[in-house]
Amino acid sequence: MGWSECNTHHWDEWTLADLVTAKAACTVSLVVPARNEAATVGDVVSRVREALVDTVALLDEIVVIDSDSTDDTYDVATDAGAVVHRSAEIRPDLGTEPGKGEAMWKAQFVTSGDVLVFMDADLLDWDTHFVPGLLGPLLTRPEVELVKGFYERPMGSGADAVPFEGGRVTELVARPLIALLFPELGGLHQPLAGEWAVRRSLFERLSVPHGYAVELAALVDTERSRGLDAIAQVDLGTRAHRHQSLRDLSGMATQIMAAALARVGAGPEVAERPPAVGLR
Ligand SMILES: O=c1ccn([C@@H]2O[C@H](COP(=O)(O)OP(=O)(O)O[C@H]3O[C@H](CO)[C@@H](O)[C@H](O)[C@H]3O)[C@@H](O)[C@H]2O)c(=O)[nH]1
Ligand SMILES: O=C(O)[C@H](O)COP(=O)(O)O
Repeated sequence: MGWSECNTHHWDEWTLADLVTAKAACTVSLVVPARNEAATVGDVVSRVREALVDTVALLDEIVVIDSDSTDDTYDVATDAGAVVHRSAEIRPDLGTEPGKGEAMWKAQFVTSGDVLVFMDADLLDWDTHFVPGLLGPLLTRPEVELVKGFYERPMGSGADAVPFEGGRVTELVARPLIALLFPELGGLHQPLAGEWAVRRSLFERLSVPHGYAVELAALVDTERSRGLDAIAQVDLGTRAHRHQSLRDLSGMATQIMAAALARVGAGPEVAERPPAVGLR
């Protein structure tokens, strides 16, 4: 059997009770990077807290990393029950950079979980099963070190949603780059998914681009250092988020292309955070 058959799961393969038992002494941190997400971060935090901290003890902490927000993200996330840190204030001795990857990298210094689950703060159509779904392979298969979510991605949400039209950077940039430069990763359905989970012992050994290339870089570097079978993917159903403008996505695409080219020894030098393992 190929990688896909062995490493593609569906979120309902495990019950919450199965996962709480499998978790045993392992600790899990949910990390939500958020930049100006006051409209949605409260819903993300409060629903996950009610389902997976208060009702069932699957998560040990919910940590929002406020990534230079200029709105009420910090207060909304705090009121919803998260521990909130401003990215720029974490380890000031290490300086600060703008970007999502920076927020995720800094999270390593303010969380304690053996496993980190990342989830975007701008989710509109989603459910709390995303978290146990991502944990399933990590808690039940010791050889798995990184789990990507995948889903059907509509363009828009609710009644206006157009099925299967979301993921413009995924389809026009990430997937072509993977096909050309990293074909071994071609079985991953959503390589840019912001919903993914990773063992700390792996994440702390990865270089992390400051911005939006964090996901693609993590996949490429994990495959190279641990092998493809350290990666699994889980079908989480459907997910809708706040769409960025095409012009803003151009910046994301540039960052992803630069990190991909750097990994094959081409293109300009890309500034990245070094592995955190030596810095803790
Ligand atoms: O400087 C930033 C920018 C974004 N975010 C947060 O990161 C998450 C995702 O950002 P978003 O701008 O919504 O990205 P998407 O358009 O959703 O991009 C997709 O593709 C990106 C590239 O792989 C991934 O990083 C995203 O998680 C994935 O959802 C959200 O919670 C943001 O608030 C930060 O914390 N800091
Ligand atoms: O993941 C992506 O490709 C980008 O976040 C863009 O997604 P969208 O086209 O659904 O806005």
